[in-house]
Amino acid sequence: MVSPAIALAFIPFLLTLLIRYRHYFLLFYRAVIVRLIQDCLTGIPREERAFQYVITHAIPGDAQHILNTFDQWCYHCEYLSNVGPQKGKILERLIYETAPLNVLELGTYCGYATILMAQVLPLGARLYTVEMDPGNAAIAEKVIRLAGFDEDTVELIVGPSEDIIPHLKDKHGVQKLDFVFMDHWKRFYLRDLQLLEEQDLLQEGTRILADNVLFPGAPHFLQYAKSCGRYRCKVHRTSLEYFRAIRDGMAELCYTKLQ
Ligand SMILES: C[S@@+](CC[C@H](N)C(=O)[O-])C[C@H]1O[C@@H](n2cnc3c(N)ncnc32)[C@H](O)[C@@H]1O
Ligand SMILES: [Mg+2]
Repeated sequence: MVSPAIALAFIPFLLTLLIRYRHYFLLFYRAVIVRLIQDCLTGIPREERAFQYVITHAIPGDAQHILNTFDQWCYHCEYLSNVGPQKGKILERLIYETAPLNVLELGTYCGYATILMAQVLPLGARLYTVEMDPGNAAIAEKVIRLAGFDEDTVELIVGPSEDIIPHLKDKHGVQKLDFVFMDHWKRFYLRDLQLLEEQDLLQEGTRILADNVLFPGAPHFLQYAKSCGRYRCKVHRTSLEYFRAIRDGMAELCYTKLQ
């Protein structure tokens, strides 16, 4: 039995913890607790709830309006791990500046970043987006088509990246990639970057933008990118999607054979 004196001594310690990490507790509450409660109450998965909101509030064919509607839901209802509006601007600007013709996204989720990229792609470009969760992929497919992008512009590939990347050339006709957006589980970033290298899918100047390299973080990926000599690497410091108080970053890599 813990004595009341010891229990009392812990209160300031717990309070300090709560105050210092309040943003992370809030994230946990919004992303996990609220989700569990709403899942039980509605019997509908969170991503489907978000889609139902989008389909009833967004203007079909207007990608920017669909993105704004997702953002509204994420700020006012529940949390989704979309790239979000702030980091979305970095992604959008890079796509705009590099005008890539062959783009790969790893981790489609609900299709938020997919339509964000698709709306600034140059004419004739093709975006391949890979999602391993069939439920998320079904929602993304509806979101992508709702935004007005056809299968010639955006191809959604369902399956784990480790199975898909080795067959991008033979099954999907991809020769080289100009731009890769990595936003799947962080522990796969390094493995999949090396898979892209092995499969000879990268070329001089290919840009790779990797999300969440500071939170939750991808330290091995960052270390490799900075030290292997094949990439020029910079980290855009920003904040976590829909949580300004939590620091995060996006790593921008530029592949070069010359270094
Ligand atoms: C953070 S979400 C992606 C968000 C999305 N890029 C956006 O900004 O709208 C991560 C997604 O990656 C998917 N995923 C995780 N590991 C994967 C893998 N190895 N292959 C394909 N998809 C994966 C998850 O199922 C999840 O839907
Ligand atoms: Mg992300």
